[in-house]
Formats: sequence, structure tokens, C-alpha cells
Amino acid sequence: MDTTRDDEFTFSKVAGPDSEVALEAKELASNVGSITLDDGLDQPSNGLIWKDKSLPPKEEKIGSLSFTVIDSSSKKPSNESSETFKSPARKPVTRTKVPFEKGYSQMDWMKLTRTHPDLARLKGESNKRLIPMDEVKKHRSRDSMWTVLKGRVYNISPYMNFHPGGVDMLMKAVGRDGTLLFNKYHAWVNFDILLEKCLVGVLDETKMKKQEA
Ligand code: HEM
Repeated sequence: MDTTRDDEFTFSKVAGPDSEVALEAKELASNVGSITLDDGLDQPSNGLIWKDKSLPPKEEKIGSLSFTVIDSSSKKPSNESSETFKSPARKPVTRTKVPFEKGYSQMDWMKLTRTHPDLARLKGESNKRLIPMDEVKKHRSRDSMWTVLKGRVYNISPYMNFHPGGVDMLMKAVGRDGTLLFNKYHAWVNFDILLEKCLVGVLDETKMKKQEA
């Protein structure tokens, strides 16, 4: 560093024992002893979030300093305060995330969809085939679990262990139209992309309409 430069300054005010600053400090310190601690409220308050009228606050004094002593060791919040913090009476959908096993994260799933040759088990068949609901209902075996999501038929068996909501939840959609269940829990999840390689065909809704008529 160049110590010859004269553009760096430090100003300091040295306070001697009888200087103006030192006298001001002494005066302030002598005033502290006469301060009374007061929370400024009209009602006496114990300083806690709950109120207990059975124990009046105890006044103590040390020198000229007066303060209030509160024993909070044996206190529990009164019913009054717990009633005030009641939770709203809404019943949310319970979504329990199941911790994934090593190698079963959503990233692992996406990797698998890029590398596996036939996740849907199409064995060379087209995934644009029209599939009647009766056929969907038959696919409930371990390696061929079909579901319908928004008119498309998927083989979700390879996705089972990767589902963040767990196998049991996903099983509820097997062999049937899972659209309502899917939307109930997570309508925002992009199943189109997640299950792209699991597509086995398109639901034949004409046959369903004929059956309903
Ligand atoms: C069939 C295709 C399905 C796919 C591709 C899928 C995908 C996903 C994904 C990506 C998540 C994580 C969402 C997040 O982190 O916000 C998730 C969570 C979850 N899923 Fe599914 N899901 C499917 C079906 C279902 C069904 C049918 C149910 C219920 C019967 C269900 C219940 C849940 C639950 C409870 C969670 C909660 C975990 C969380 O809080 O994230 N899922 N699912």
C-alpha cells in the first residue's frame, strides 16, 4: 500500500474525563436509576399471550428501579386463548408424499422413459389403436396395469414405484378411468409428458356410448 498518499483521513474526537461528551454520558447514566418500567397499558398485563386474572402481578423494587415479577413456570394457556386460535373448518384433500426409494425419483423415471425400448409393452403394435373400456378392465396384472386419463389409455405398471403419492394410491386407478381421481389430487401434473412412453392407445368412446344407450 502506498503510505505516502494524503487522500486517506481518519477523524476522531478524543473525549477527555472533563470533556463535553464525557459529562453528557455521566448525566445520562445517573438518570437511568430513576426509570420505572411500565408497559404503557391502562390494564395490568402479565406480558404473555394468554391472560390469567387469578394471579395479580407482583411488584418488586431494586434501588430506584421498579418492575413487575411474573411466574410463568406453571402456566398453561387458558381455554379462552385456545378458542381464539381455532383452525378454519375446511377439509383439504390429504396428499401424502411417499419418500421414494433410491433410484425411483422423478428424474430417474424421466431417464428410464428415454432409454427403455418399450415401456407400454406394445410389442410393435400402434399406440393409436382404439381400445374399448372392457379391454382396459382386464389389464390388472403386475406387468400390465392399464388406466384411462382424459380419453387415453396408459400402461402404468412401470410407473408404479416412481409415483410420489405411492403405489396404493396409483392402484386405485388401475383397470378403470382414473381421470377424476387424478384431478382430485393433482390436476396440474403433466401426465402427457410423464406417461408418454406408457401410452397404449385411445379409449373407444363410441362403444361406451352404445353400451350406455
Ligand atoms: C395415473 C397417473 C398419475 C401420475 C402420472 C401421477 C403423478 C404424480 C406426481 C408427479 C406427483 C407429485 C406431485 C407434486 O409433487 O406436486 C404425484 C403425487 C401424488 N399423487 Fe399422483 N399421479 C397419478 C395418479 C394418481 C392417482 C390415481 C392418485 C390417487 C388415487 C394419486 C395420488 C397422489 C397423491 C396423494 C400424491 C401426493 C404426494 C404429494 O403431495 O406430492 N396420483 N402424483
